Amino acid sequence: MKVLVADKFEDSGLAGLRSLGVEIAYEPDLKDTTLAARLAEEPFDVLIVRSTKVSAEMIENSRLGLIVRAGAGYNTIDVGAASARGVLVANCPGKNSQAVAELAFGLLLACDRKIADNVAQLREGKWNKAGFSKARGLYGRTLGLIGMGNISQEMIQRARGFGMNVVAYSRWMSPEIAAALGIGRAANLIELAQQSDFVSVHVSLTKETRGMLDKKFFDAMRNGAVFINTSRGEVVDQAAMLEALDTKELFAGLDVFEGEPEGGKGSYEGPLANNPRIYATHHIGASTEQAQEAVADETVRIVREYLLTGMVPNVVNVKRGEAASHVLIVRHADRVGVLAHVLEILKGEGVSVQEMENVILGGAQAAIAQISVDKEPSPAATAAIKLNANVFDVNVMAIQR
Ligand SMILES: NC(=O)C1=CN([C@@H]2O[C@H](COP(=O)(O)OP(=O)(O)OC[C@H]3O[C@@H](n4cnc5c(N)ncnc54)[C@H](O)[C@@H]3O)[C@@H](O)[C@H]2O)C=CC1
Ligand SMILES: O=C(O)C(=O)COP(=O)(O)O
Repeated sequence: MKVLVADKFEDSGLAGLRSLGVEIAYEPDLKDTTLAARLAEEPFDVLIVRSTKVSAEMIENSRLGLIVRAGAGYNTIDVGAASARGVLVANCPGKNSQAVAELAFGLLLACDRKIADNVAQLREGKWNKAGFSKARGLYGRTLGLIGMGNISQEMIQRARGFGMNVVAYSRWMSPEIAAALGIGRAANLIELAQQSDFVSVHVSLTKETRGMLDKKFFDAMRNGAVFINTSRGEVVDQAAMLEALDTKELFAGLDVFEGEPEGGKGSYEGPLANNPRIYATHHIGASTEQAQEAVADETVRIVREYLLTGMVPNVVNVKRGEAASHVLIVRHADRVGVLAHVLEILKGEGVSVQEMENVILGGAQAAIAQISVDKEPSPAATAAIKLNANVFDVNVMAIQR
Protein backbone atom coordinates (compact mmCIF):
# COMPACT_ATOMS: atom_id res chain seq x y z
CA MET A 1 0.00 0.00 0.00
CA LYS A 2 1.33 3.44 -0.93
CA VAL A 3 0.61 6.39 1.35
CA LEU A 4 1.25 10.04 0.45
CA VAL A 5 1.47 12.47 3.37
CA ALA A 6 0.99 15.91 1.82
CA ASP A 7 1.12 18.10 4.93
CA LYS A 8 3.23 18.56 8.03
CA PHE A 9 2.80 15.40 10.13
CA GLU A 10 4.20 14.34 13.54
CA ASP A 11 7.29 12.11 13.61
CA SER A 12 5.37 9.69 15.86
CA GLY A 13 2.73 9.36 13.13
CA LEU A 14 5.33 8.74 10.43
CA ALA A 15 6.93 6.09 12.66
CA GLY A 16 3.50 4.52 13.25
CA LEU A 17 2.83 4.38 9.52
CA ARG A 18 6.27 2.85 8.87
CA SER A 19 5.57 0.16 11.47
CA LEU A 20 2.57 -0.91 9.35
CA GLY A 21 4.96 -1.78 6.54
CA VAL A 22 3.32 0.62 4.08
CA GLU A 23 5.34 2.60 1.55
CA ILE A 24 5.33 6.27 2.65
CA ALA A 25 6.06 9.41 0.68
CA TYR A 26 6.33 12.34 3.13
CA GLU A 27 6.06 15.48 1.00
CA PRO A 28 4.57 18.16 3.24
CA ASP A 29 5.02 21.02 0.78
CA LEU A 30 2.82 19.58 -1.96
CA LYS A 31 -0.26 21.63 -2.82
CA ASP A 32 -2.41 22.71 -5.78
CA THR A 33 -0.70 21.76 -9.05
CA THR A 34 2.23 19.94 -7.45
CA LEU A 35 -0.12 17.75 -5.41
CA ALA A 36 -2.32 17.12 -8.46
CA ALA A 37 0.71 16.12 -10.54
CA ARG A 38 2.07 13.81 -7.83
CA LEU A 39 -1.28 12.02 -7.44
CA ALA A 40 -1.57 11.61 -11.20
CA GLU A 41 1.98 10.27 -11.63
CA GLU A 42 2.12 7.64 -8.84
CA PRO A 43 -0.67 5.22 -7.81
CA PHE A 44 -1.07 6.21 -4.15
CA ASP A 45 -3.78 4.31 -2.24
CA VAL A 46 -4.03 6.68 0.72
CA LEU A 47 -3.61 10.46 0.97
CA ILE A 48 -3.09 12.12 4.36
CA VAL A 49 -3.63 15.89 4.61
CA ARG A 50 -4.25 18.61 7.16
CA SER A 51 -5.58 21.90 5.69
CA THR A 52 -4.15 21.22 2.20
CA LYS A 53 -6.97 21.40 -0.33
CA VAL A 54 -7.96 18.23 -2.16
CA SER A 55 -9.89 19.04 -5.34
CA ALA A 56 -12.16 16.98 -7.59
CA GLU A 57 -9.50 17.02 -10.30
CA MET A 58 -6.87 15.61 -7.92
CA ILE A 59 -9.22 12.82 -6.87
CA GLU A 60 -10.37 11.97 -10.40
CA ASN A 61 -6.81 11.67 -11.73
CA SER A 62 -5.61 9.49 -8.84
CA ARG A 63 -5.84 5.85 -7.74
CA LEU A 64 -6.79 6.81 -4.17
CA GLY A 65 -9.08 4.60 -2.10
CA LEU A 66 -8.89 6.68 1.10
CA ILE A 67 -8.25 10.29 2.06
CA VAL A 68 -7.53 10.96 5.75
CA ARG A 69 -8.02 14.47 7.13
CA ALA A 70 -5.50 14.58 9.99
CA GLY A 71 -7.76 16.95 11.91
CA ALA A 72 -11.44 17.71 12.42
CA GLY A 73 -12.80 19.95 9.63
CA TYR A 74 -12.89 18.36 6.18
CA ASN A 75 -14.37 21.29 4.20
CA THR A 76 -11.07 21.56 2.28
CA ILE A 77 -11.64 18.13 0.69
CA ASP A 78 -14.09 17.76 -2.21
CA VAL A 79 -16.06 15.05 -0.43
CA GLY A 80 -18.71 14.98 -3.19
CA ALA A 81 -16.06 14.19 -5.80
CA ALA A 82 -14.55 11.53 -3.52
CA SER A 83 -17.96 9.91 -3.05
CA ALA A 84 -18.61 9.96 -6.81
CA ARG A 85 -15.35 8.02 -7.37
CA GLY A 86 -15.85 5.56 -4.50
CA VAL A 87 -13.07 7.14 -2.41
CA LEU A 88 -13.56 7.07 1.37
CA VAL A 89 -12.87 10.20 3.40
CA ALA A 90 -12.16 9.93 7.15
CA ASN A 91 -11.27 12.51 9.80
CA CYS A 92 -10.01 12.49 13.40
CA PRO A 93 -12.95 13.84 15.43
CA GLY A 94 -12.32 15.16 18.93
CA LYS A 95 -8.55 14.67 18.81
CA ASN A 96 -7.67 18.38 18.72
CA SER A 97 -10.71 19.83 20.49
CA GLN A 98 -8.95 20.58 23.80
CA ALA A 99 -6.22 22.48 21.95
CA VAL A 100 -8.78 24.60 20.09
CA ALA A 101 -10.72 25.34 23.29
CA GLU A 102 -7.44 26.43 24.92
CA LEU A 103 -6.73 28.86 22.07
CA ALA A 104 -10.32 30.14 22.04
CA PHE A 105 -9.98 30.97 25.73
CA GLY A 106 -6.57 32.53 25.06
CA LEU A 107 -8.15 34.82 22.47
CA LEU A 108 -11.07 35.56 24.76
CA LEU A 109 -8.79 36.65 27.61
CA ALA A 110 -6.50 38.50 25.20
CA CYS A 111 -9.46 40.49 23.84
CA ASP A 112 -10.74 41.32 27.30
CA ARG A 113 -7.34 42.42 28.67
CA LYS A 114 -5.87 43.70 25.35
CA ILE A 115 -2.82 41.57 26.03
CA ALA A 116 -1.27 41.96 22.57
CA ASP A 117 -1.45 45.77 22.73
CA ASN A 118 -0.01 45.75 26.27
CA VAL A 119 2.95 43.77 24.98
CA ALA A 120 3.39 45.86 21.84
CA GLN A 121 3.40 49.17 23.76
CA LEU A 122 5.81 47.93 26.41
CA ARG A 123 8.15 46.74 23.66
CA GLU A 124 8.04 50.33 22.35
CA GLY A 125 9.03 51.57 25.83
CA LYS A 126 5.53 52.91 26.73
CA TRP A 127 3.91 52.43 30.16
CA ASN A 128 0.11 52.71 29.79
CA LYS A 129 -1.58 51.26 32.87
CA ALA A 130 -4.22 54.00 32.55
CA GLY A 131 -5.18 53.01 29.00
CA PHE A 132 -5.36 49.31 29.72
CA SER A 133 -7.39 49.44 32.93
CA LYS A 134 -10.87 49.00 31.42
CA ALA A 135 -11.29 45.25 31.07
CA ARG A 136 -14.72 43.82 31.79
CA GLY A 137 -13.60 40.51 33.29
CA LEU A 138 -14.97 37.02 32.64
CA TYR A 139 -16.40 36.06 36.04
CA GLY A 140 -20.21 36.05 36.04
CA ARG A 141 -20.36 36.98 32.33
CA THR A 142 -22.19 34.91 29.73
CA LEU A 143 -20.37 32.91 27.09
CA GLY A 144 -22.50 32.07 24.04
CA LEU A 145 -21.44 28.96 22.11
CA ILE A 146 -22.51 28.31 18.53
CA GLY A 147 -22.66 24.57 17.76
CA MET A 148 -22.43 21.86 20.41
CA GLY A 149 -19.76 19.49 19.08
CA ASN A 150 -16.46 18.39 20.57
CA ILE A 151 -14.90 21.85 20.91
CA SER A 152 -17.97 23.52 22.42
CA GLN A 153 -18.12 20.76 25.02
CA GLU A 154 -14.50 21.50 25.96
CA MET A 155 -15.40 25.21 26.14
CA ILE A 156 -18.12 24.54 28.73
CA GLN A 157 -15.61 22.96 31.14
CA ARG A 158 -13.20 25.87 30.80
CA ALA A 159 -15.97 28.47 31.17
CA ARG A 160 -17.00 26.80 34.41
CA GLY A 161 -13.45 27.26 35.73
CA PHE A 162 -13.72 30.99 35.06
CA GLY A 163 -17.12 31.24 36.76
CA MET A 164 -18.93 32.09 33.52
CA ASN A 165 -22.53 31.29 32.56
CA VAL A 166 -22.89 29.41 29.30
CA VAL A 167 -25.69 29.56 26.76
CA ALA A 168 -25.58 27.65 23.47
CA TYR A 169 -27.30 27.52 20.12
CA SER A 170 -27.30 24.03 18.62
CA ARG A 171 -29.53 22.22 16.13
CA TRP A 172 -29.72 19.03 18.13
CA MET A 173 -29.46 20.05 21.80
CA SER A 174 -32.79 19.47 23.57
CA PRO A 175 -33.72 21.36 26.77
CA GLU A 176 -33.00 18.11 28.68
CA ILE A 177 -29.47 17.86 27.24
CA ALA A 178 -28.84 21.55 27.97
CA ALA A 179 -29.98 20.98 31.56
CA ALA A 180 -27.73 17.93 31.87
CA LEU A 181 -24.78 19.98 30.58
CA GLY A 182 -25.69 22.73 33.06
CA ILE A 183 -26.04 25.42 30.38
CA GLY A 184 -28.76 27.62 28.90
CA ARG A 185 -30.23 27.05 25.46
CA ALA A 186 -30.84 29.81 22.91
CA ALA A 187 -33.67 29.10 20.45
CA ASN A 188 -31.84 30.84 17.61
CA LEU A 189 -28.70 32.81 16.78
CA ILE A 190 -30.31 36.18 17.48
CA GLU A 191 -31.30 35.10 20.98
CA LEU A 192 -27.76 33.82 21.52
CA ALA A 193 -26.22 37.11 20.38
CA GLN A 194 -28.56 39.14 22.61
CA GLN A 195 -27.73 37.08 25.71
CA SER A 196 -23.93 36.83 25.38
CA ASP A 197 -21.02 38.97 26.54
CA PHE A 198 -18.63 36.65 24.70
CA VAL A 199 -19.54 34.57 21.64
CA SER A 200 -17.44 31.66 20.40
CA VAL A 201 -18.19 29.82 17.13
CA HIS A 202 -17.62 26.06 16.79
CA VAL A 203 -19.60 24.80 13.81
CA SER A 204 -18.29 22.90 10.82
CA LEU A 205 -18.29 24.75 7.47
CA THR A 206 -21.13 23.43 5.30
CA LYS A 207 -23.44 25.01 2.75
CA GLU A 208 -25.86 25.78 5.61
CA THR A 209 -23.25 27.43 7.86
CA ARG A 210 -21.44 29.43 5.14
CA GLY A 211 -22.16 33.11 5.94
CA MET A 212 -24.46 32.02 8.79
CA LEU A 213 -23.22 34.80 11.10
CA ASP A 214 -24.60 37.71 9.11
CA LYS A 215 -25.51 41.36 9.66
CA LYS A 216 -28.65 40.45 11.64
CA PHE A 217 -26.53 38.37 13.98
CA PHE A 218 -23.91 41.09 14.53
CA ASP A 219 -26.63 43.73 14.94
CA ALA A 220 -28.07 41.62 17.75
CA MET A 221 -24.75 41.38 19.64
CA ARG A 222 -24.31 43.36 22.82
CA ASN A 223 -22.29 46.57 22.66
CA GLY A 224 -18.67 45.96 23.61
CA ALA A 225 -19.01 42.17 23.37
CA VAL A 226 -16.20 39.86 22.24
CA PHE A 227 -16.52 37.59 19.20
CA ILE A 228 -14.23 34.56 18.84
CA ASN A 229 -13.94 32.45 15.69
CA THR A 230 -11.68 29.40 15.63
CA SER A 231 -13.93 27.39 13.28
CA ARG A 232 -13.73 28.63 9.68
CA GLY A 233 -13.60 32.18 8.29
CA GLU A 234 -16.36 31.47 5.78
CA VAL A 235 -18.96 30.91 8.53
CA VAL A 236 -18.88 34.68 9.07
CA ASP A 237 -20.07 37.47 6.79
CA GLN A 238 -16.78 39.35 6.97
CA ALA A 239 -18.18 42.75 5.91
CA ALA A 240 -20.92 42.53 8.56
CA MET A 241 -18.37 41.62 11.23
CA LEU A 242 -16.01 44.47 10.25
CA GLU A 243 -18.88 46.97 10.39
CA ALA A 244 -20.00 45.70 13.81
CA LEU A 245 -16.48 46.08 15.23
CA ASP A 246 -16.98 49.83 14.88
CA THR A 247 -20.71 50.31 15.33
CA LYS A 248 -21.00 47.95 18.32
CA GLU A 249 -17.44 48.43 19.61
CA LEU A 250 -16.82 44.70 19.45
CA PHE A 251 -13.45 43.01 19.75
CA ALA A 252 -12.80 39.89 17.71
CA GLY A 253 -10.35 37.04 18.29
CA LEU A 254 -9.86 35.11 15.07
CA ASP A 255 -7.79 32.03 14.22
CA VAL A 256 -9.29 31.42 10.79
CA PHE A 257 -9.81 33.58 7.70
CA GLU A 258 -11.63 33.39 4.43
CA GLY A 259 -8.97 32.73 1.77
CA GLU A 260 -6.21 32.10 4.33
CA PRO A 261 -2.92 30.74 2.90
CA GLU A 262 -2.55 26.97 2.71
CA GLY A 263 0.39 25.42 4.54
CA GLY A 264 2.82 26.83 7.06
CA LYS A 265 4.19 29.94 5.34
CA GLY A 266 2.77 32.55 3.01
CA SER A 267 1.60 36.11 2.94
CA TYR A 268 -1.69 37.47 4.22
CA GLU A 269 -2.89 40.96 3.56
CA GLY A 270 -6.61 40.67 4.08
CA PRO A 271 -8.60 43.44 5.84
CA LEU A 272 -8.51 41.55 9.14
CA ALA A 273 -4.75 41.65 9.66
CA ASN A 274 -4.37 45.31 10.63
CA ASN A 275 -7.64 46.13 12.35
CA PRO A 276 -6.92 47.27 15.94
CA ARG A 277 -10.13 45.60 17.13
CA ILE A 278 -8.99 42.19 15.91
CA TYR A 279 -6.58 39.84 17.67
CA ALA A 280 -5.64 37.24 15.13
CA THR A 281 -3.61 34.04 15.16
CA HIS A 282 -2.37 31.98 12.21
CA HIS A 283 -4.81 29.03 12.21
CA ILE A 284 -2.91 27.44 15.09
CA GLY A 285 -5.88 26.10 17.07
CA ALA A 286 -4.86 22.47 16.56
CA SER A 287 -1.14 23.10 16.68
CA THR A 288 -0.11 21.84 20.10
CA GLU A 289 2.16 18.83 20.55
CA GLN A 290 -0.55 16.95 22.43
CA ALA A 291 -3.19 17.55 19.79
CA GLN A 292 -0.90 16.73 16.88
CA GLU A 293 0.21 13.49 18.55
CA ALA A 294 -3.39 12.49 19.25
CA VAL A 295 -4.32 13.28 15.62
CA ALA A 296 -1.29 11.35 14.34
CA ASP A 297 -2.21 8.29 16.48
CA GLU A 298 -5.76 8.39 15.16
CA THR A 299 -4.54 8.73 11.56
CA VAL A 300 -2.31 5.67 12.00
CA ARG A 301 -5.27 3.75 13.49
CA ILE A 302 -7.40 4.65 10.47
CA VAL A 303 -4.72 3.52 7.99
CA ARG A 304 -4.06 0.33 10.00
CA GLU A 305 -7.76 -0.64 9.97
CA TYR A 306 -7.97 0.08 6.24
CA LEU A 307 -4.85 -1.99 5.56
CA LEU A 308 -5.80 -4.96 7.73
CA THR A 309 -9.60 -5.11 7.39
CA GLY A 310 -10.60 -2.80 4.54
CA MET A 311 -12.90 -1.06 7.05
CA VAL A 312 -12.33 2.61 7.84
CA PRO A 313 -13.17 4.33 11.16
CA ASN A 314 -14.64 7.87 11.18
CA VAL A 315 -15.73 7.79 7.54
CA VAL A 316 -17.60 10.99 6.69
CA ASN A 317 -18.99 10.05 3.27
CA VAL A 318 -20.83 6.78 3.81
CA LYS A 319 -24.59 7.23 3.79
CA ARG A 320 -25.79 4.31 5.89
CA GLY A 321 -28.94 2.73 4.46
CA GLU A 322 -30.44 6.05 3.34
CA ALA A 323 -31.54 4.79 -0.07
CA ALA A 324 -32.56 1.34 1.16
CA SER A 325 -36.28 0.51 1.42
CA HIS A 326 -36.13 -3.23 2.15
CA VAL A 327 -33.77 -5.76 3.64
CA LEU A 328 -33.44 -9.40 2.57
CA ILE A 329 -32.39 -11.88 5.21
CA VAL A 330 -31.00 -14.97 3.50
CA ARG A 331 -30.15 -17.97 5.68
CA HIS A 332 -27.94 -20.29 3.70
CA ALA A 333 -25.35 -23.07 3.76
CA ASP A 334 -21.86 -21.60 3.69
CA ARG A 335 -21.00 -22.73 0.14
CA VAL A 336 -19.31 -20.99 -2.77
CA GLY A 337 -21.75 -19.41 -5.24
CA VAL A 338 -24.80 -18.87 -3.00
CA LEU A 339 -24.38 -15.10 -2.75
CA ALA A 340 -23.60 -14.86 -6.46
CA HIS A 341 -26.92 -16.68 -7.13
CA VAL A 342 -28.82 -14.17 -4.94
CA LEU A 343 -27.13 -11.13 -6.51
CA GLU A 344 -27.73 -12.44 -10.04
CA ILE A 345 -31.48 -12.67 -9.39
CA LEU A 346 -31.60 -9.18 -7.85
CA LYS A 347 -29.68 -7.82 -10.82
CA GLY A 348 -32.20 -9.43 -13.20
CA GLU A 349 -34.99 -7.52 -11.41
CA GLY A 350 -33.14 -4.19 -11.48
CA VAL A 351 -32.93 -4.19 -7.66
CA SER A 352 -29.87 -2.30 -6.45
CA VAL A 353 -27.94 -3.51 -3.38
CA GLN A 354 -27.23 -0.69 -0.90
CA GLU A 355 -25.40 -2.59 1.84
CA MET A 356 -24.54 -6.20 2.44
CA GLU A 357 -23.21 -8.22 5.36
CA ASN A 358 -22.66 -11.99 5.48
CA VAL A 359 -21.96 -13.57 8.87
CA ILE A 360 -20.84 -17.16 9.31
CA LEU A 361 -22.36 -18.98 12.27
CA GLY A 362 -20.42 -21.17 14.75
CA GLY A 363 -19.25 -24.41 13.17
CA ALA A 364 -18.84 -22.70 9.77
CA GLN A 365 -21.73 -24.66 8.25
CA ALA A 366 -24.31 -21.91 7.79
CA ALA A 367 -24.39 -18.16 7.25
CA ILE A 368 -26.85 -15.29 7.27
CA ALA A 369 -26.69 -12.58 4.62
CA GLN A 370 -28.41 -9.24 5.27
CA ILE A 371 -28.81 -7.39 2.00
CA SER A 372 -30.43 -3.96 2.00
CA VAL A 373 -31.91 -2.96 -1.35
CA ASP A 374 -33.52 0.08 -2.95
CA LYS A 375 -36.87 -1.58 -3.74
CA GLU A 376 -38.90 -4.63 -2.78
CA PRO A 377 -37.97 -7.72 -4.84
CA SER A 378 -41.00 -9.44 -6.42
CA PRO A 379 -42.39 -12.70 -4.94
CA ALA A 380 -41.07 -14.42 -8.10
CA ALA A 381 -37.52 -13.22 -7.32
CA THR A 382 -37.74 -14.42 -3.72
CA ALA A 383 -39.03 -17.79 -4.93
CA ALA A 384 -36.15 -18.02 -7.45
CA ILE A 385 -33.61 -17.32 -4.67
CA LYS A 386 -35.13 -20.15 -2.58
CA LEU A 387 -34.74 -22.60 -5.49
CA ASN A 388 -30.99 -22.81 -4.79
CA ALA A 389 -30.43 -25.99 -2.77
CA ASN A 390 -28.04 -24.16 -0.42
CA VAL A 391 -30.59 -21.48 0.53
CA PHE A 392 -32.55 -22.43 3.67
CA ASP A 393 -34.89 -19.45 3.75
CA VAL A 394 -35.40 -15.86 2.55
CA ASN A 395 -37.30 -13.10 4.35
CA VAL A 396 -37.99 -9.64 2.97
CA MET A 397 -38.68 -6.84 5.44
CA ALA A 398 -39.66 -3.23 4.76
CA ILE A 399 -37.29 -0.85 6.59
CA GLN A 400 -39.21 1.24 9.16
CA ARG A 401 -37.88 4.78 9.64
N1 LIG B 1 -8.69 26.45 14.34
C1 LIG B 1 -8.35 25.18 14.25
O1 LIG B 1 -7.17 24.82 14.19
C2 LIG B 1 -9.42 24.14 14.24
C3 LIG B 1 -10.65 24.42 13.73
N2 LIG B 1 -11.63 23.47 13.76
C4 LIG B 1 -12.95 23.85 13.20
O2 LIG B 1 -13.91 23.76 14.22
C5 LIG B 1 -15.05 23.05 13.73
C6 LIG B 1 -15.75 22.36 14.87
O3 LIG B 1 -14.91 21.37 15.40
P1 LIG B 1 -15.48 20.23 16.37
O4 LIG B 1 -16.23 20.83 17.48
O5 LIG B 1 -14.34 19.34 16.67
O6 LIG B 1 -16.46 19.50 15.36
P2 LIG B 1 -17.79 18.69 15.68
O7 LIG B 1 -18.13 17.99 14.42
O8 LIG B 1 -17.63 17.90 16.92
O9 LIG B 1 -18.87 19.83 15.94
C7 LIG B 1 -19.40 20.62 14.93
C8 LIG B 1 -20.77 21.03 15.37
O10 LIG B 1 -21.31 21.93 14.40
C9 LIG B 1 -22.71 21.71 14.40
N3 LIG B 1 -23.35 22.26 13.21
C10 LIG B 1 -23.12 21.91 11.91
N4 LIG B 1 -23.97 22.61 11.12
C11 LIG B 1 -24.70 23.41 11.94
C12 LIG B 1 -25.73 24.35 11.71
N5 LIG B 1 -26.19 24.60 10.48
N6 LIG B 1 -26.26 24.98 12.79
C13 LIG B 1 -25.84 24.72 14.03
N7 LIG B 1 -24.86 23.83 14.32
C14 LIG B 1 -24.32 23.18 13.27
C15 LIG B 1 -22.82 20.20 14.45
O11 LIG B 1 -24.11 19.79 14.86
C16 LIG B 1 -21.75 19.85 15.46
O12 LIG B 1 -22.30 19.77 16.75
C17 LIG B 1 -14.46 22.08 12.70
O13 LIG B 1 -15.43 21.68 11.75
C18 LIG B 1 -13.37 22.90 12.08
O14 LIG B 1 -13.88 23.64 11.01
C19 LIG B 1 -11.45 22.25 14.30
C20 LIG B 1 -10.23 21.90 14.81
C21 LIG B 1 -9.09 22.80 14.76
O1 LIG C 1 -8.68 20.13 12.48
C1 LIG C 1 -9.10 21.15 11.92
O2 LIG C 1 -10.25 21.29 11.48
C2 LIG C 1 -8.21 22.30 11.74
O3 LIG C 1 -8.65 23.34 11.32
C3 LIG C 1 -6.79 22.14 12.05
O4 LIG C 1 -6.11 22.52 10.89
P1 LIG C 1 -4.58 22.09 10.66
O5 LIG C 1 -4.54 20.60 10.75
O6 LIG C 1 -3.80 22.75 11.74
O7 LIG C 1 -4.25 22.62 9.30
